[in-house]
Amino acid sequence: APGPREVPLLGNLLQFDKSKPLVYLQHLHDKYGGVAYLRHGSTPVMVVSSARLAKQVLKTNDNRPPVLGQQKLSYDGADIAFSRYDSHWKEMRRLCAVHLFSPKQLVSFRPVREAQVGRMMSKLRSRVNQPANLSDMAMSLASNIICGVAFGKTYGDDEYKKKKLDKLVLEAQALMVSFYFSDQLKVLSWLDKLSGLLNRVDKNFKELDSFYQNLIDDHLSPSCKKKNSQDIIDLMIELKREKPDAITWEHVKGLLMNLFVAGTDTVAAAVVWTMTGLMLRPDVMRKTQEHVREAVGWKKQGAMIEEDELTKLTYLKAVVMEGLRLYPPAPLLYRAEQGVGEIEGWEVEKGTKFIINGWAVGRDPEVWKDPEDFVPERFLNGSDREWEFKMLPFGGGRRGCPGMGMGMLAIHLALANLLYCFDWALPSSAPPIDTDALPGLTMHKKNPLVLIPTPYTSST
Ligand code: HEM
Repeated sequence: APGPREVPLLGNLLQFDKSKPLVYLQHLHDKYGGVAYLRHGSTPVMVVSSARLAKQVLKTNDNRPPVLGQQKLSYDGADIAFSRYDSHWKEMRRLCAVHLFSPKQLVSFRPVREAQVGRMMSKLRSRVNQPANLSDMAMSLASNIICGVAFGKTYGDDEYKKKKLDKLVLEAQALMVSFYFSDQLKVLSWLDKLSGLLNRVDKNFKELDSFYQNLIDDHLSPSCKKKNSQDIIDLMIELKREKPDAITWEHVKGLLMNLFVAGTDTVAAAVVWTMTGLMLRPDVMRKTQEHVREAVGWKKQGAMIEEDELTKLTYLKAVVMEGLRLYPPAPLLYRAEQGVGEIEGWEVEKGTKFIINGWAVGRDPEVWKDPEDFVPERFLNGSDREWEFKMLPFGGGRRGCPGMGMGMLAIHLALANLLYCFDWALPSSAPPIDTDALPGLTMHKKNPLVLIPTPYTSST
């Protein structure tokens, strides 16, 4: 298949600029089209950037390629996200679909989401007309929601334990997408030791493991107060009692890791990118705010939009979809070859790793008219299913994101309230808003989004 020339032993490794993966992948897309072929050490890699081919790969390959950092931090794939495609993954995924991400559970976590969005809004109200760092606030919101849902506890933003947890999760994410010589060429594994990378993985793993273990111990302790609602650890403990052979503590801890790693900063990034998209298009911002304010009607000072009002906000839903199309929080998807023949007539070599560029898929000109423009109207007619595989913010196929419902509710509730209660402006001294991104498992806006909120009153 077409692709850049490789050097012996290392393949194309040296061409890959890890600090700007999307720029490099975009370059491959421009030069080679929907599919480009590379080699990372001895591993064949296929980079897929068109909607049509992405669908083909996602429908036929459900395995994840092994990455040393991911294996270690997921208790050797005892989780869902980094597990191989096997009977364990199928069982965990099924259990989660039935017990953790079911519509009933989603509703049961509503008070957590409303309380945390309420907290963010009070914070903003206490400091109106001053610059607010929305990137920090969205991160804190998302991480408090996951803490509430996963173990029924929220921390103050400045609490030592919370800061430590956030730091450990960020470090874990960086280690999960780090480059390991061991994954490419076994004989070079000593380089990972020498660079200190293996030590960092070990240290991060031990600290996170003891954090999860303490949470579990707290939940098991007889002094643990009976609460009215169950959090995810309660649910997992109950499941473990019912099926002691099928569920181990490593499974429980692996799942907790997934919630933090997959469910926290993706939600934060989606809120920040959508606000960024709206700030870049003041006309769409105005339309969205008018729509939300009209649909919800007047509320007394300090009252929030609640979750059952979200169904009225059809235009906001289209805005969120458009934000996710242009700025997918996790733009790159990974799959490993599963013995399925060919792509575009090119034979897929055994052991091939697929990198699917969701960012490019959401901009595929074969699917999207004026793909670079922020036009929510394109989502106003048509069902959600229609967009399946045409944009990939939640991945696709059997390995697609199981937390989509939970994530979408949090994003909609946060944005509805931010857009209803305040008008937003750039601080006068600030440079224009840009869309530069940071590399990583989740694509964050590089420069924090700092905006000034002015309270909306019905006369403005
Ligand atoms: C806006 C929010 C979110 C976005 C954009 C997002 C995106 C993604 C993406 C792109 C994947 C990879 C899918 C694939 O490879 O096809 C994924 C997987 C996953 N996500 Fe999410 N996610 C979000 C929220 C959440 C939440 C809130 C949770 C849990 C509470 C969650 C849990 C997971 C898990 C467990 C996986 C692994 C699935 C598997 O490998 O079988 N995600 N997510």
